[in-house]
Amino acid sequence: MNESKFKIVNTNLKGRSLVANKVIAIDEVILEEAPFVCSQFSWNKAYGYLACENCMLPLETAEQNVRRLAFDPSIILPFPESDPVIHLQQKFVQCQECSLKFCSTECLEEAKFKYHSIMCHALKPNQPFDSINEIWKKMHYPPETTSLLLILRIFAMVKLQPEYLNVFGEFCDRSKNDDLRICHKILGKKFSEQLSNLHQALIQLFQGEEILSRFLTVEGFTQLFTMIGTNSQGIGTSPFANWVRNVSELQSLSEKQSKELDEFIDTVYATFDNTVGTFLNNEGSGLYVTQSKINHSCKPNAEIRFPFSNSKLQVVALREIKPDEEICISYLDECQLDRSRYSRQKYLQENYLFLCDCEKCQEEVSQADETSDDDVNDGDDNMDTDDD
Ligand SMILES: C[S@@+](CC[C@H](N)C(=O)[O-])C[C@H]1O[C@@H](n2cnc3c(N)ncnc32)[C@H](O)[C@@H]1O
Repeated sequence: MNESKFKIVNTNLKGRSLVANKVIAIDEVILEEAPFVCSQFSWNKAYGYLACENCMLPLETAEQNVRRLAFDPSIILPFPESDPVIHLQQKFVQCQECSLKFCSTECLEEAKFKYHSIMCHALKPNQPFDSINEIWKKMHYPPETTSLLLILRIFAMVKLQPEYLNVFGEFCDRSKNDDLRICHKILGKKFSEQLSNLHQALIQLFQGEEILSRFLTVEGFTQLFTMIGTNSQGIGTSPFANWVRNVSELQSLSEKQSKELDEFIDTVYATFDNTVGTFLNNEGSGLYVTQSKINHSCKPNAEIRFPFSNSKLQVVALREIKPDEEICISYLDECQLDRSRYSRQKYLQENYLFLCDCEKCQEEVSQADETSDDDVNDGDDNMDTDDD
């Protein structure tokens, strides 16, 4: 399916781009892809968001999830049969060595083959990977944007199968100055000291690993960081959201039952607002070989979805796409997309190192260069990062 609907072309302005080969209908799946590598965020994991170590499928039932996030062990979820986790639970397994949890024997075997056979022992409390993860957690608080676990996983993959190094050539790279700018953004003001601590810890851990030496120089390490920052895709899975989607499609409910169900769901989300706020999902990030070649537009014609409730993504058309039209997604979330041209461009420039000149930015070219009110009200939290 992936090949025929689009081609990958190279342009001077944007580098590689995905371009439609034929008419793509609204809601049509353009591309389906599993990540080359993915990982849950460190704090997300530490706070008890339970996901398969390999594919991020939720490992809590929707009821367990709601009870945990609402801090209320008495909540009972109606229609438990609409919770996919209940039907998958019997397949969940633990690694015999380290006790980490996986959604199936197949996922555990895939993880062992790709990286887990190396990371297994070293991830135990107070063991080397775990200690580095603790350094990382002190540097990078929620909301998390990237993951050291992803880097550790990449190192383990390359050590196990050096040919994986070739795959990294698939992701777009930047110049040295750009690397430092992005690292600054990810780590905040004291980035140089923090980066150097992390870097030293990694050198100690991987000393003598010739195959990894290119990542262990300061330049190589910042470059890897930047490659991940500009190419990775956020992943979110939620057992409660899956349950909500399934019960919303139940045909057999009376009007009264539907109304009660809607009220129940609204109450749960209102409770979450007071307990965990927006931290509802199992969150992480991944690198996808083909999806990472899709450029940004502030008026995108496609979006990313996670319909399988794991790290396998779909790129879906938001409107009809004509042959030879570029397929674009938005690198900004919905809130950010509503902000001024100036704010959007500033964020994209700082995080993805390009000046956006999409259709929407062109339409708004006469707008004054002003930061959106929302940015100012938020203390510019999400869009401006001089002071992270
Ligand atoms: C995830 S990559 C997208 C694919 C990339 N063009 C490539 O060659 O691999 C993100 C990078 O693509 C470029 N890019 C994405 N959207 C763009 C746009 N609308 N205008 C110019 N460059 C863009 C930027 O260099 C950005 O850092």
